Amino acid sequence: METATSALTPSFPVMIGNQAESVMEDSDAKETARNTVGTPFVDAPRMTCRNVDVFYDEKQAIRNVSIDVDQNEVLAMIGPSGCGKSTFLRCLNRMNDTVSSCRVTGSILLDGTDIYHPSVDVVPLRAKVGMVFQKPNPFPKSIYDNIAYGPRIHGLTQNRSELDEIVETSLKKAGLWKEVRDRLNDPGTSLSGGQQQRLCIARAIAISPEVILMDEPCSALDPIATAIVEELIAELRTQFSIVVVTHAMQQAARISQRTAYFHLGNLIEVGATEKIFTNPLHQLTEDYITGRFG
Ligand SMILES: Nc1ncnc2c1ncn2[C@@H]1O[C@H](COP(=O)(O)OP(=O)(O)OP(=O)(O)O)[C@@H](O)[C@H]1O
Repeated sequence: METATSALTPSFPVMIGNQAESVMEDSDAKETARNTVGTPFVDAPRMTCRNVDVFYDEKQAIRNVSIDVDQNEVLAMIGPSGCGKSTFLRCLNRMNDTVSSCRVTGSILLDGTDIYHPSVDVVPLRAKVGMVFQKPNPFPKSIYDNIAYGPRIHGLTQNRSELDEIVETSLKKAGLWKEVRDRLNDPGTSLSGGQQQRLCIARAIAISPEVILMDEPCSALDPIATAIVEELIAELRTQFSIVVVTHAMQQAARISQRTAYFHLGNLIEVGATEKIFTNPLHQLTEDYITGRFG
């Protein structure tokens, strides 16, 4: 599929880290990922992760994980604390580059492009694969400028009216426009926690992402704000792929189409969310969702 990601790098996949060989055939990757049960792979993936290992110095946090991110899906990642969910999520837009002890090997492609290729500029990559964090983190700027900042630095607009349009459209998509249209010059930090999180989602949307990563996006919100953000995530799926880490299994059940269960750095099972929560294949998944541990 021809997308703006072709601007990231030449469109040939290569292995990352110390693995010098060219990318392995998909069938080989599936074979080596045989320990994951269920349906980690899809027909027309937006992101393709194969044999991903992550180390913090000598300590291995992710072990040979292979999984696809589908188009227009919410993929939930669940598992006990410390199992590596956030570490894996952060590989998907190279946020782990900011951790000096962190080393990633394997292959991660966005629309067929290796995001770890040395020629990839992480700034446009992180626009294509946006991120929303646990705690809302608006810039210390006005509501308008929180949204306008990304389009300005990425040169997405020619003039003020185009910028105004992106700000309005992004806030509408994030379900925030009606609440803020009369106070666009107020600081982003003057909004409630739930509104701030929707502002951060609008900020990610404004730079035309393809995938949005969310790391426990509702854990700092009250139940009403959580419900609004969950509804928003469900709507956003029609335009984006969303990968969400959550501790709340009921949230995963409410908002996702597929769920991935991690345990001690291993990807144990991936499947349709309903199946994972009603009839999982793996004993470890069952033990977790029935509350036997975790
Ligand atoms: N910056 C870091 N330096 C060293 N080790 C780290 C770092 N970040 C995470 N780890 C370790 O990697 C492992 C996976 O951590 P990670 O935060 O990815 O798990 P998680 O499943 O997201 O946990 P939680 O649900 O508690 O947020 C843990 O053992 C953790 O201690």
